[in-house]
Amino acid sequence: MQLQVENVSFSHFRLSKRGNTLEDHALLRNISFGVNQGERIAIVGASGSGKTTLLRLLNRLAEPTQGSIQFEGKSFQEISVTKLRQQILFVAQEPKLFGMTVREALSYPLSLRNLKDVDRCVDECFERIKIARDWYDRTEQELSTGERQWIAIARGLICQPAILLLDEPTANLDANRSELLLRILAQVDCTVLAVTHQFDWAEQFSQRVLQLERGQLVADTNRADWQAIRTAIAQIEIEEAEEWD
Ligand SMILES: Nc1ncnc2c1ncn2[C@@H]1O[C@H](COP(=O)(O)OP(=O)(O)OP(=O)(O)O)[C@@H](O)[C@H]1O
Repeated sequence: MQLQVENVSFSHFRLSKRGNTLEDHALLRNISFGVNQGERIAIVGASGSGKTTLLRLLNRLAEPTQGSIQFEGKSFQEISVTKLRQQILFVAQEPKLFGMTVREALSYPLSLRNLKDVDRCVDECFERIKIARDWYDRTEQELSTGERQWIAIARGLICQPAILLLDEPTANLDANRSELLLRILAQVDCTVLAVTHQFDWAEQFSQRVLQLERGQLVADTNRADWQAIRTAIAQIEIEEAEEWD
């Protein structure tokens, strides 16, 4: 297994309703699954079910309160955070370019790795990911949310990690880019785990689906069971909407 998640739970403390004690609030409970190299996995579930929290644990942006995670047979604790994040790369839902231009944002991670041919790699990436020339010198403020998301995905891909974690990668993309992303992901060597609410996209992207419900992994299935998963999530969303009414 390339990645092994074993009995992982994550909780945080919050004030009780009375405000006089701290109580343990579980966001993920006893999650276990393994990932083989090259797999394409969709992570689905209703809002607040813990999908982003799970990706954050896989990138060590948070630490499990129980259980363990291993990458290529080594416990996360044995790998430096910097090295781990070069191998397992997280593309956030609301990416930041930290004041860099598009070209700088793509060049920077490559320069950190002392790559010699950074300019050529970036040009190839622009070509492959179809980034228009007039974007090169734009900063975050000069990009729309969808354009920013596209650059963040490009930055993830250019780094060629072993595992790419995508948090709702198509949330702000137009149909053409969502489609192009599918084609690009079908060609890359790395393992990809993508959180998504877009079932049609997920169905084309993934071979396997993990479904979270209120912090628990309730299904780990292949694509054949998609219809059951769609129906289950639709039902949860109806129940939650009724709770709000
Ligand atoms: N650091 C934190 N402190 C407190 N609560 C948190 C923290 N991170 C997440 N949560 C809560 O944990 C729950 C799960 O959040 P998470 O973002 O993982 O859900 P999600 O499934 O990705 O949701 P969505 O589909 O809406 O993005 C939510 O109720 C959220 O408010």
